[in-house]
Order: sequence, then C-alpha cells, then structure tokens
Amino acid sequence: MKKYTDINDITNISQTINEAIQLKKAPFEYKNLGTNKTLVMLFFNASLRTRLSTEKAARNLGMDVICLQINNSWNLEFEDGTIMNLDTSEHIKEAAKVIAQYADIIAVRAFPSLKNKDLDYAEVIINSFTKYANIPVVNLESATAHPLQALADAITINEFSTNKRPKVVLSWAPHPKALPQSVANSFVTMMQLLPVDFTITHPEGYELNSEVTKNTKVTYNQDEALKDADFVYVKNWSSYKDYGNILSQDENWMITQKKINNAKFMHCLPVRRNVVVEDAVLDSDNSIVINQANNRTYAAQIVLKQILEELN
Ligand SMILES: CCC[C@H](NC(=O)CCC(=O)O)C(=O)O
Ligand SMILES: NC(=O)OP(=O)(O)O
Repeated sequence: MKKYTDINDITNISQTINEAIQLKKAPFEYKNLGTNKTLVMLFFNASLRTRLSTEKAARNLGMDVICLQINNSWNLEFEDGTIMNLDTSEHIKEAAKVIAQYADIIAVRAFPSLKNKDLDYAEVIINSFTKYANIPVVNLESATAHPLQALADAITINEFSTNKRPKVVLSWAPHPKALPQSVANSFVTMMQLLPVDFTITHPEGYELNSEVTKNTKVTYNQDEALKDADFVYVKNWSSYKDYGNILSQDENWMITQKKINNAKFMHCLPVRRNVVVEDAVLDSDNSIVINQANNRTYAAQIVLKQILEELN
C-alpha cells in the first residue's frame, strides 16, 4: 500500500479485514516493522479516537510518533501562484516537503470548510500533502472521507455478523451543528464493497453525493428502512445539495430502542446523547460503538503495516 487517503487504496478488502482481525489477536507480532520509522500526525481539527488509536497502532509496530495540533495561527496557502502578502504564512509546497524531512509517513486530519463544495470535494488539503510530500499519506478524516473509520466499521460488522448477508442501514439523525459528509461517504463506499444488504435513509434534501451513493437504495422513510435491520449505523451530516447547511433538526429521526429492536447500534463517536440516539440504546447490549472504537487501532495498524512493508 502506497498511501491510505481513500478506501480504494485497499486492494483486497476482505483480506485486509481478516488480517486486521489477526493483528487484533497478536498486536505486537510486527513490533519491529516500524523500527527507526516516524509517523507525523497533523490535526487541523480536534480528535480523540483517531488521535489515540493511530498513535497506538504506530507504536504497536515499533514506530516513533510525532503529533502536531495545528491551530489557526499556522495559515497555509494552498493556491498556486498566490502573492502571499495577506494572512497565509507558508505555502503547502514548503510545509509538506519540510514535514517529509522528519517523517516516513504523514497522517492528516482536515475537515471541510462546508462553505465551498468544489474546494472541499477537490480534497485540496490531503491531496496537496500527497502531491508535495512524496511520502505515504494517511487520511485521518478529510473534507469528504474518513477511510480509517470505515475500515474499523467493516471489521466490526465482520465480527458481529450472524448471517451471510446482513441488512445494514445508514440512518441520518439530527445534530445541532453542521457536520461533514465524510463519515457517511466512507461508510457508504465501504458497504458497497461488502456482502451486505445496504440501505440509506435520511430526510429529503440530505441526499449524499450521487457519485458516492451510486445505485444504493435510499428511502426517506426511516421506519421502513430500519425494518429487520441487523446493523443500524447512525450519523448526522449537513446537506450536500444545499451545501453545508442544516435543513432539519427533526427529533423524530433520533434513534430509539423501539425503532431498532434487536439490531446492533453503530456510531463512529463522538455522539450527542438524546439528540442522535437515546440513552437506552447506547446503554444497551445492542450498542457496539465501543467495539468500533477499539477496532480503530487495528484498522490503523493494518494500514500502517501494509505501508511499512512497501517502504522497507
Ligand atoms: C468522527 C466524527 C467527526 C465529526 N464529528 C464532529 O465533529 C461532532 C462534533 C460535535 O458533536 O460537537 C464528523 O461528523 O465528521
Ligand atoms: N470517530 C472518530 O474519528 O473520532 P475522533 O473525531 O474522536 O477521532
């Protein structure tokens, strides 16, 4: 693997899932693979799971880790040819190449602006690091994707599936803030690669990018979608069509115990209790959100392992 900025960087998804599950059983089996190699993680946005699980994964492989929380003071310029006499102090061309002097692998989290759809969906930030750093880049959630989360979700569904073709539902839920489509986009892309019966449900106006959803079943009727579901993955996202805006905060879309019956409840976390999902669901045995969070380590570890194997 040369980089992991997109789920399609994985050549064989079922093999990668199985290898991650093997790594989970013996997390230190490749503890020398990353010796004398450094992972530099750059966070333009906050994180708990991604920050901790990716560092744990790198250390399980013997890597050194440097983490930089980038705040607004370090304004990077991404436009070519700009006369930088305003508030950007460094061009991505220098920044990416400089960081690459200290790193063997760069991992980047940079959320979307949710203002400029073309810029966000061009994935300018993560693609600029890939273009200029000339070393492997890992996506820690970018403007339109969260491939490490989706890989952890796939591992979790594999572990909890009790039938050959489980019914998986991605349901939108309300949220007080305008959130990225990244997690939803990557979950949809991943479900399209797995042997599952997959449905997306959301209010009108929350249709995801059709280049992502393709011919996946979509319904505005949440109850119909949730019927007989084995896994219910819940996530809020802002409108793609009316880009970055909140069109609904309809609390009838909040997930309740009554709605999901015996289905396994999934969420990438962090989750707004009693807005996205009621306490009773999160506190029940049907919730596998902690298992998902644990699997983030092994998703990152299998990705870093495959990148290191190509580097060595
Ligand atoms: C892994 C999820 C990261 C992010 N979620 C949030 O930023 C939620 C923040 C909040 O609830 O205040 C998102 O939806 O993409
Ligand atoms: N799910 C996830 O990526 O969580 P963080 O934002 O805490 O990293």
